[in-house]
Amino acid sequence: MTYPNVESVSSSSNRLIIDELDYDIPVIKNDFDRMFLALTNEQRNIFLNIMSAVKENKGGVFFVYGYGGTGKTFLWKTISAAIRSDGEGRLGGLNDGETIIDIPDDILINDPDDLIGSLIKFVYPSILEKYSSTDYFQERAILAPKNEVVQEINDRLLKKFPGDEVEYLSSDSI
Ligand SMILES: Nc1ncnc2c1ncn2[C@@H]1O[C@H](COP(=O)(O)OP(=O)(O)OP(=O)(O)O)[C@@H](O)[C@H]1O
Repeated sequence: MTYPNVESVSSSSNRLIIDELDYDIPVIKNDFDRMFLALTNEQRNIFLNIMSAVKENKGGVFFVYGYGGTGKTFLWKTISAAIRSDGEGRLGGLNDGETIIDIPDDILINDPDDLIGSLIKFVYPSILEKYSSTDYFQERAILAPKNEVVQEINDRLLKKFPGDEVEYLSSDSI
């Protein structure tokens, strides 16, 4: 799903968006308390599962299904009220377009001068010992957004192999 353009949302004069963001937290908190107490055991279990993914910032895709009138919308309204009454503005509030994301050290490239070299070293360690192992190459890959980057990675990786480079041509039909 595409993300909305943050600027157009935050500076929006769109009444629907303004109404949507202008909710009364105490009222929603009351709605939440009432709905939460009314949840059936099944609804409550689903609610707790989804909310733990939200609170722990894990995210996820949940497919809630059931016959008509079994309470899916009610569950959704309870989840929505829980998030909106949370009060920390983590969801549903305006976004200034900036956020801080912690990237774990073990997947962070620390050498800003040679990004591709560092990436190759990280993904293909000890290549001189492993270059004849098919498993080694089946288990790893570097994804690149542009063909020219693919080309550069290929060239640099191939230079690491011992021996001369040989080009094999193939043909679909003769
Ligand atoms: N735990 C509950 N306590 C009280 N009322 C409930 C509860 N769950 C659902 N309801 C009520 O039951 C009715 C049907 O529920 P709801 O609209 O959520 O079902 P639905 O599964 O979304 O239905 P449909 O698939 O037809 O859209 C609604 O009036 C809703 O308020």
